[in-house]
Amino acid sequence: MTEVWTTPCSPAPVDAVVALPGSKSLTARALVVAALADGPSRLVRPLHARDTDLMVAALRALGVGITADGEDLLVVPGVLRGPATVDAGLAGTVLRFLPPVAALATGPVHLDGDPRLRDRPNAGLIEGLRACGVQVEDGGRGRAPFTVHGTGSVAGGVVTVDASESSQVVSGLLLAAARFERGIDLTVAGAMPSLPHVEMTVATLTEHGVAVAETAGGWQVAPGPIAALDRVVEPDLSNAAPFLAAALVTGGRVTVRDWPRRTTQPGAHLEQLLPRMGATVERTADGLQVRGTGALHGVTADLGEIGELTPVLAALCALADGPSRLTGVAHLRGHETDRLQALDEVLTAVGAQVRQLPDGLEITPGPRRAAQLESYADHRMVHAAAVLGLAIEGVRVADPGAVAKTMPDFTDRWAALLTDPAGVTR
Ligand SMILES: O=C(O)C1=C[C@@H](OP(=O)(O)O)[C@@H](O)[C@H](O)C1
Ligand SMILES: C=C(OP(=O)(O)O)C(=O)O
Repeated sequence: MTEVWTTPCSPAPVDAVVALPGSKSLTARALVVAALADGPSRLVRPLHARDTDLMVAALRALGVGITADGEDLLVVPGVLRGPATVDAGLAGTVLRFLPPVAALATGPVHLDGDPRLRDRPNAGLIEGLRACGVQVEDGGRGRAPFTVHGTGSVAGGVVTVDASESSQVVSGLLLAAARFERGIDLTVAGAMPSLPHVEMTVATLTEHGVAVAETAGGWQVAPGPIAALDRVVEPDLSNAAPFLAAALVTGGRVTVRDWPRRTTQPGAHLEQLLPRMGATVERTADGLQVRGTGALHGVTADLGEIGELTPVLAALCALADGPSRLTGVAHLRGHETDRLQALDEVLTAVGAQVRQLPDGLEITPGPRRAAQLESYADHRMVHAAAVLGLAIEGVRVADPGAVAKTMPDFTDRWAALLTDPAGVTR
């Protein structure tokens, strides 16, 4: 039977300090680079959720030693080997970061995942791997399932990729490139979304001693060893979005603990975006504090660099005092679900008027009404529904378990936000 979550409605302002689990994107990168390094690495406070569990399982299947030490993960590189089968679930990070690692293995590696994974675009990565000299069998689909025929080495060199559908194509190739014979001299064709995520990749590699340089058209990675590194993973600032949004919706106050002073995470943009919607934002000794002022304004914003924040921001727009226009996010049609279509359906169901643009949404708030919404197997659609439910009594979500992708205990944390401010801990 389908589980249905009735999201809690908050008549009172929330007031909470929230500690959030580690970043999905940073954990995925740390695992991959540690797996290719010259010795063992420790990850402190990594994310433990479906996407990162799948990455751990995939790397183990290739011969990497990964063990838990309490909450930490210890990564011990080994000889990468096939044959192996990888379940990427619905994780874009596994879909795009694992194949370049598989290309370094000695044998075929077959990758598949959830039914929706087979719809997620991946021609850019597959063509990029082929340009690096790797044989990939994909039946001409440019998507999963496919088999990477690893031979133990990858030529690399001068490569042009189409990253218009996902920045992860670029990140995936860069992450493994120091282990390619010639490294990589990567030119990005077409407009690439999510630039901060590539900057995160470059920063991760640099921290591991890899020589990465930005060029006129992309990035170069020199061939060479990858230094092992122990690191503390930052909290996930994209998953902070619904919690911070709760302050705006209820006119309350939410602090996210351990907010990094400097970061490549796209969630950092919330510090500038939320004030445009009516919040006040302040860095306190605890972290980043967002206060609702009672006002919630619509916004016109290009979200091309921070696409994964769109569902929660769109939910805020539906509760605002005026219309919004969110653009730059055509690539969201290839995310966990077609997020522009899903947001259109969800926001319309609760009373907003929505117009889909080729690359975004126009949202005009309307008389609010209760509705049962779908999760679309998308963690961020559940977050968006939770934000709507704070202001609209009777919002329900079918299959809220989609949150397992990056925050398995999201619904408990959300309940604690309203009832037990001190209890919302890591
Ligand atoms: O590299 C990463 O960790 C990510 C890059 C972005 O992908 P796209 O460029 O496909 O949007 C982002 O949306 C995704 O959630 C995580
Ligand atoms: C797009 C997302 O995930 P993925 O890494 O699967 O692409 C996301 O988390 O918003």
